[in-house]
Amino acid sequence: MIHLLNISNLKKSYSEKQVLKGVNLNVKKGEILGFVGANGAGKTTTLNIITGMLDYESGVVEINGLNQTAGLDYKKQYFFIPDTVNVFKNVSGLDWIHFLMNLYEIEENNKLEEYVQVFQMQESIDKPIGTYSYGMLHKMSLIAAFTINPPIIIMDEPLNGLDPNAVVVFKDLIKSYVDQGGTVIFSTHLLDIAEKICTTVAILKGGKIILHDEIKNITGSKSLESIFMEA
Ligand SMILES: Nc1ncnc2c1ncn2[C@@H]1O[C@H](COP(=O)(O)OP(=O)(O)OP(=O)(O)O)[C@@H](O)[C@H]1O
Repeated sequence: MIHLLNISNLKKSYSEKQVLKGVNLNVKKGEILGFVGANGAGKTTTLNIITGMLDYESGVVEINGLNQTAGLDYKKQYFFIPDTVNVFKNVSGLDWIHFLMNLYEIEENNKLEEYVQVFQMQESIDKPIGTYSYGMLHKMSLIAAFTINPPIIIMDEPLNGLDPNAVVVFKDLIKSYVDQGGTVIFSTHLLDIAEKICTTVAILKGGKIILHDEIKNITGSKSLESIFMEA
């Protein structure tokens, strides 16, 4: 079976320290994967490698059968929301989203306006990005991600900074995005929320994926938090 995201034997070191020691992770179309692990386990490192922000020593990283040598064709397979959204401060959120839509060759569509409203960004989306709070930057990125509607949305700690209303919107939009053929991978420490949103979970420990399965198979009568603590 062809997986949407295929990571095989991925290795990465910073100076002398090997952080990823042969990560294997295959994500199927339609998964909402919660990527979890202790502080410093290497989640951000893995996501930054998948999204071409960071080099790696060896291994295979493919989305839809393409690797990073495919350039823009690879880039168009995903939308990445990093933990810290660092973008040009002197344009409005709306201009930034339009810029991204152009890059992904997405026609203007009424989804953009709909998502601006559900994330309650009507008042701010025309304001310069430099005036946004941390949570507003994440909301802007989520609006862009769902409007662009790529094969996979990859997010590093997307729940950080979101207010309770935005978390509910996030959950609903992820479900409908996946119902329409999308796939999601996101890292989080908020296991109670992950348990409610995700269909699968992968635990990174000791530089490897030690568990990747459907939430319902691994939790049973236990919470994801207790499974994580046992791992
Ligand atoms: N640029 C860097 N140079 C050296 N070491 C780094 C660098 N970036 C990360 N590391 C180290 O690599 C390890 C993995 O870091 P990473 O940020 O990927 O972990 P994480 O699982 O995302 O952690 P957290 O949950 O705390 O965000 C850590 O030990 C970290 O100190």
